[in-house]
Amino acid sequence: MSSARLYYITKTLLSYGLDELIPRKRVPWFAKLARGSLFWLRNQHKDKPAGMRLRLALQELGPVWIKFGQMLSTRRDLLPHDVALELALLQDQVEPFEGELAQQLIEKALGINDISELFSDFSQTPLASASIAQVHTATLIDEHGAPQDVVIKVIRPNIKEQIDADLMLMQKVARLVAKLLKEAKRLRPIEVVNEYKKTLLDELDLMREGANAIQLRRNFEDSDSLYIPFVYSDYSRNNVLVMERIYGIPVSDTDALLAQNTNMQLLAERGVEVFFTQVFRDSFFHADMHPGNIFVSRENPHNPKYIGIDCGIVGTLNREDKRYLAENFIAFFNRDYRQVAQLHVDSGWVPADTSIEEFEFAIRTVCEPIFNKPLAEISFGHVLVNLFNTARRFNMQVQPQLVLLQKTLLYVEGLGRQLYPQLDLWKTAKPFLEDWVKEQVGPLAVMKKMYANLPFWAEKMPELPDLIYQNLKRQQQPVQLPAPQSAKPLLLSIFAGSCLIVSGLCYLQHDLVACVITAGFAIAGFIAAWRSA
Ligand SMILES: Nc1ncnc2c1ncn2[C@@H]1O[C@H](COP(=O)(O)OP(=O)(O)OP(=O)(O)O)[C@@H](O)[C@H]1O
Repeated sequence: MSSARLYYITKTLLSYGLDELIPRKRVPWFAKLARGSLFWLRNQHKDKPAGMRLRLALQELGPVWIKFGQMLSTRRDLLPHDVALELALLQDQVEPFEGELAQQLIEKALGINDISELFSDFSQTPLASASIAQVHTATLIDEHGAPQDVVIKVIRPNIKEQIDADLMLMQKVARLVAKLLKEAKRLRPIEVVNEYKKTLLDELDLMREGANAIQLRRNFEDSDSLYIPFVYSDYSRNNVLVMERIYGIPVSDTDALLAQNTNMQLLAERGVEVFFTQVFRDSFFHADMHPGNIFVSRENPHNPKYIGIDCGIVGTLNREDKRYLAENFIAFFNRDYRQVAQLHVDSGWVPADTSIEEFEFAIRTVCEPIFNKPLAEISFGHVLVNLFNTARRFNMQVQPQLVLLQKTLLYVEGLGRQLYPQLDLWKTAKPFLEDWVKEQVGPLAVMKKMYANLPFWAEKMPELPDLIYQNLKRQQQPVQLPAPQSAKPLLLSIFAGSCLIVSGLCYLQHDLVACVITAGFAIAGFIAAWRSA
């Protein structure tokens, strides 16, 4: 990092008095000495509250810090409410870079001499310009010779070096804060900055964004609720992404939506539906759902469809995470806090020696005020924020993917209520949660697991006759023969295993009756084998 940049960042942080946020008695002598030696850099904004000073400093430091502040503003679990509100005001207003330079970057990335070799009507004036990338419009002649309206997203030149340098300093600041601040254990500055670093570096790779968009598009191929623009992968590189241009209405433009008689209730409910489908069906969710990335199709306002862009940040969940969410939500909305506490202990999410009574009491204390409202007005996102905060106090490591989900949920709820203030989130979401839990524990779940194991059994099947033959043969040889009764469990297990395979095959053939009967034989066989072992 250049020393000039280091000096500039230090100067900005000090002139907004951010060092004063660390209690003086916790600052070691060498840090006090270093601060004293920079005596000409004084807090020039003493009259302003801490949150505002933080926002102004980040604004001045540029895109990497602004984006960091924007991310922090969604972490209501970490920041006081007033600071979070201040940070939400951060705008990344950055100057667009030269259109001609964008054109050169595209030509170089795609290995062409002139942009007109692939695109006609390339517009050097950007359609949009953000901190990391800039978007231009063009027309692409596709492989069938048809003209297609596209947008080309180009990463800003030299941004990587600037980001690397700023991130390095940010990590240093985080380490310092972790050492000096009493609240460091709760705020986890090092983890927060590392998470941010990962998100930011992911955003720099447009191939990754393209791949995410392709996956999401596939997941919602036949959906009435969500459309993801087509990505032209042949023309996409790490710093250039070419995709279908869409002409939807920005979701924040409520007037335009109302003007075309959009069914606002359905639109709001579909937002929740799309989110829960992504989470529970696909385990793959768009995690940058700010209003600038969501549009509504102009077609069929009575059957409104979202259009999602900017798939740079996605979240994925494993089965365990989904179980955590579904079971906790259901227990919460039944106001069964003991069950919530018990779930955390039984699943090993909190240490086994956690006192259920104490944990239950802590959850009740933070959640009862939330449930004091009608069910329709309750925020899932806030329930999660409170649950995570309580669980952390009881030594649970909340996984980053769950935090990402909680943030996205807050956005989705905010969006839904902005579109249709009476939106009943719980009514819309409950079927998703209950169906998922049922699927995990019911007979269907057993069938599914058997189905998943079928390839293994199919592979082992040809070996079965050999195994039976060898085993029987061994029994005929008195010297090697184990105790006579020991063959019974094996034979019974072979029988039960075969029934299980046949049952699986019946399931595949949709012959449920035969499937259940053979599954019954399999279970009986296993029980008999176990009892005679
Ligand atoms: N497929 C598209 N069709 C039409 N306009 C688009 C398309 N993709 C992007 N845009 C326009 O470009 C803007 C910026 O795009 P995008 O959000 O992908 O960039 P970004 O650099 O990630 O921005 P941000 O940091 O604000 O999320 C969008 O808000 C939208 O107005």
